[in-house]
Amino acid sequence: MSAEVIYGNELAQSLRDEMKKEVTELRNKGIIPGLTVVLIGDDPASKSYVKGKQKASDYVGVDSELIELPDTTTQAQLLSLINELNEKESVHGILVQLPLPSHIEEQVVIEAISPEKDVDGFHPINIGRMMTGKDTFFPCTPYGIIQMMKSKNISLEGKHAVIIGRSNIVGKPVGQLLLNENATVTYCHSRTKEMEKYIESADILIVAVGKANFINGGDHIKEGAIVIDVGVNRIEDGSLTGDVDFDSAKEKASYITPVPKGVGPMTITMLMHNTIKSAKKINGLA
Ligand SMILES: Nc1nc(=O)c2c([nH]1)NC[C@@H]1CN(c3ccc(C(=O)N[C@@H](CCC(=O)O)C(=O)O)cc3)C=[N+]21
Repeated sequence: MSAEVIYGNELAQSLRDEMKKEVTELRNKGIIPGLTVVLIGDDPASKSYVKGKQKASDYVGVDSELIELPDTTTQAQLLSLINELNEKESVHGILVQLPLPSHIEEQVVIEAISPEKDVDGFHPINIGRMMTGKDTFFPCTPYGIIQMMKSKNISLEGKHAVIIGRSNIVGKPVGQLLLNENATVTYCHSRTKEMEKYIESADILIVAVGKANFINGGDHIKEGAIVIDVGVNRIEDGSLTGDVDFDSAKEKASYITPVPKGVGPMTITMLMHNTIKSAKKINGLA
């Protein structure tokens, strides 16, 4: 088999076109969706992601403000900035780019953001809402992954979804969303024994490990599986590569996502979705 490639950039483009229309209508009603991105330090990867967010905001018509702070910023300074943004009426979404410098506690910062402006979907209130099957801000990468499969009319019900990686921002929440879609979910991680046994039984394989070529040779991928590559690994030559060796996995899978042009552009698109949703909600429209 040779898999059909799910291009996240193409789906992202068509969704952004729809959002652009919606934002035009909102603006005609005097509602201007506003996103503030806070970037601490000058990590080049973070800068590049943030640029992608600015570009998407400009395209769909979200007012986006970038606040860049030095890596000497204290936790107290960041918390006081978040408080201001929580109160600021023109701001519907607040995103603090992760990772943060080691002297700042990520979880404290995440919990300081108003759940009603938490467009990343990282606040425990929103995670709890997601876990109990409520509509809320879903974390952007997991939500984008679900949208990619839905765009191909892939049924998730009863499928065995195997997730490799258990981060709070990807692995754990994507499992939760898949469970909400009636998939059977298995989490694998660095302490899992005989991981290949789980991989072999996966109808949907989601790889969010952060290691280039973590899945190599396509050996244990089930024939016809759906392979979602969440890796964003910058390799020596400066190019971006996923966690999955694409060419070999493509021979086994029925659908596969590439890196770049896969999950990444969808992550940013779901951030736009959440920001627009927040603007509507705050203005009593949703
Ligand atoms: N609070 C917070 N929220 C995040 O959503 C968040 C974060 N922190 N920290 C870092 C990760 C990573 N992330 C990506 C977003 C887009 C691409 C993306 O668009 N990638 C393009 C290529 C970009 C390039 O070439 O540099 C692609 O895959 O085609 C990648 C990675 C969001 N993150």
